[in-house]
Amino acid sequence: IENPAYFVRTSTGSSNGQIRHIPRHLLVFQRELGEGAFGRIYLAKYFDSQETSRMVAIKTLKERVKQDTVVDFEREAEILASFQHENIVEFYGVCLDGDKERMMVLEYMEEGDLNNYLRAHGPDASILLPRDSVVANYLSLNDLFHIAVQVANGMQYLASQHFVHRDIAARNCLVGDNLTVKIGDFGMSRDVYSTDYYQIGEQALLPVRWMPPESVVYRRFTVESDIWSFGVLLWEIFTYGKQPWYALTNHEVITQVKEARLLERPPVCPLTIYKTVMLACWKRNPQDRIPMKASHQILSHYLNQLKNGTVVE
Ligand SMILES: CC(C)(C)c1ccc(C(=O)Nc2cc(-c3ccccc3)nn2-c2ccccc2)cc1
Repeated sequence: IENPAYFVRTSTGSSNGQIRHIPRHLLVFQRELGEGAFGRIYLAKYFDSQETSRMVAIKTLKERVKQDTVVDFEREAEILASFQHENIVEFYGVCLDGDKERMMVLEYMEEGDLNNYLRAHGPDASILLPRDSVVANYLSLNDLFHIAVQVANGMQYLASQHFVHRDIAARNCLVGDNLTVKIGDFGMSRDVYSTDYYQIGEQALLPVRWMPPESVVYRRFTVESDIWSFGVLLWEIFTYGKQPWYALTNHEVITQVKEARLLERPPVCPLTIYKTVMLACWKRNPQDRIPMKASHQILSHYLNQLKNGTVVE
């Protein structure tokens, strides 16, 4: 497995080490959700108590994988289990007594990943979907802000845990019922969204369109580089899921990022939000980037103004 180095915790972290072991007989598989390079993802029903059950996503690790992949698996599970937040995908535990395949049991978010959701509920939907199934109602501006506020809340939590994600993007957020949005993924982005990644030399596949200059040039990933990526994720939200720099090749993007060219304001994005949040996430000097707490406050305040009709601009 290309070691998802961003699982390396930059701090001691609160990983309490106690990971719940879920017996195989409490899981009833329903269907396959997707397939990654290192295993498949399934939808299943988890009988988590005598009288209740819940739908879960099960990420399996292929049996014949190298030993260090297994170590990664255990380490990943430990780290995922250490996060508890309403905007972070919940990790229920692992199941190791199955037919030898290792499994992670995660929260199931029925609307899938945020990028796909934005595209299916925006102007591009008519291109993507057959004519008759065009979504009548695009996501409203309130909806877009509701999504942005939830992602910012999750990001603020990760920053408070000194966790460096290294691949913040709409494809790595999930959507549940009544527009619940959480940060989290099943490790399939490089398979499903391969054009979002670029191989620089011998390096791993990197999401260059979401990366700041210091990450592209020096491969330095920090909480501040995650803030830059959050700004790009906001751009994805307000463009209903367009690919950043869609007119450029990955190589051209690298040149642009080095020359500090910035993404333009999406038409539906209020000017004040573009200036006080997006551009503030894209400061060249990492230390000058707006902290996630401040972004969350600005976005929440604007959403409240939208709701009670007191929006100034
Ligand atoms: C937001 C939280 C903390 C919940 C989080 C943080 C990081 C990841 C993550 O890093 N995902 C991730 C990438 C790859 C990955 C696969 C192949 C190549 C390169 C990277 N695997 N996973 C993966 C592994 C096990 C369970 C689920 C996701 C997820 C959530």
